[in-house]
Amino acid sequence: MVPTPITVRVPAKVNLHLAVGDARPDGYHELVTVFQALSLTDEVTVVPADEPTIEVHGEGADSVPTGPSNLAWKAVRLLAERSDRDPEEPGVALTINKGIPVAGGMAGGSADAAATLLALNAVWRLEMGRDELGALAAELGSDVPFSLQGGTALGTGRGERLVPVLARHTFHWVIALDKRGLETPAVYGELDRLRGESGQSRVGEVEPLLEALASGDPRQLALLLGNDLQASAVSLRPGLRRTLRAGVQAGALAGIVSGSGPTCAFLCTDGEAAVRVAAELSGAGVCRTVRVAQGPVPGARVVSDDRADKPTPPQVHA
Ligand SMILES: C[C@@](CO)(OP(=O)(O)O)[C@H](O)COP(=O)(O)OP(=O)(O)OC[C@H]1O[C@@H](n2ccc(N)nc2=O)[C@H](O)[C@@H]1O
Ligand SMILES: Nc1ncnc2c1ncn2[C@@H]1O[C@H](COP(=O)(O)OP(=O)(O)O)[C@@H](O)[C@H]1O
Repeated sequence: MVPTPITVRVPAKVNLHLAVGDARPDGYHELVTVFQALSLTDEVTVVPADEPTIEVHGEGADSVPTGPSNLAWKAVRLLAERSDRDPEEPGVALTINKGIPVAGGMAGGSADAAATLLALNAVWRLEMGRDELGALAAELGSDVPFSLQGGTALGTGRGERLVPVLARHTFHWVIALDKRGLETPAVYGELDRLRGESGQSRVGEVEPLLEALASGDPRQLALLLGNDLQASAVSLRPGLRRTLRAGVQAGALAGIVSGSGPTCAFLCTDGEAAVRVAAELSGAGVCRTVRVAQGPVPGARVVSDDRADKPTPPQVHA
């Protein structure tokens, strides 16, 4: 019998609010963050195979490791161990199709790890619930549980403790991709350095942003977007200041660095405004590529049966 492949689609995220506390003894920072899942997606296909392999295609595939350091492969090993299989001979092959920018602050690696857990749960018929998979996800990385859950959520701890948040209506975003990525630990390290030097200002309380999400008014939300890592991402990549300015000049309500960057996310009034902003921003020559996206969207989900109706995200090339 030909083995049946399982394909999982999984979204990127943007942090609408990212308050970073001080570094903890374990090296992580205590966070209060609001994640939103966006319609930029990766797809991970898992198929039973004698030879364990991993293939990566699509957006930035060249800079994604295809060995044991791939976060999706770490997910295979972890789930193999926990289900009494040999992590060296897990008997599966992975194919990752990247639509999420690599090292862009949009949790692409985390997304692939979350997708792999969900796909393997089906391939190996483990019947683990979302809570059990969520606990494994947290072992793989701080952002992995959110990639599994999707929607809009308040994250605390390292970002792995999640509570869903009410977000009325769909928000429309323009995403500006940079030429090269930024490494998350370097951006946290730069924040510690800047705070030691000059005591960087911190984003305020999260409650007003939660109210804006519940109201569904993008103008209200735009005033409240905030990211403590933005200053350090801009310090490491000064050109981002120009990108952020250009998005607002192009008509976005507000722009923000996505997580640890360097991707910038611009909130727009509606879908038509987003297409206009994307076109103008792509002509401004401040970034590599521009995408239009919406949020919130669901977290990782099996799509083996509905590939035919996969939406093609609008793309504008700079
Ligand atoms: C900044 C954020 C915002 O959502 O995402 P990205 O923008 O990178 O996608 C996250 O905090 C990234 O989460 P994730 O990429 O899963 O990080 P992990 O693998 O758990 O940790 C990588 C490294 O980031 C730093 N780290 C991460 C999370 C945290 N709360 N404090 C930290 O200091 C640590 O240096 C850690 O060694
Ligand atoms: N499946 C994967 N997809 C993307 N990057 C991966 C993956 N596995 C490991 N990586 C590595 O993880 C690093 C962070 O990438 P990514 O998760 O896309 O960005 P970020 O942490 O900024 O959200 C990159 O340096 C990349 O080489």
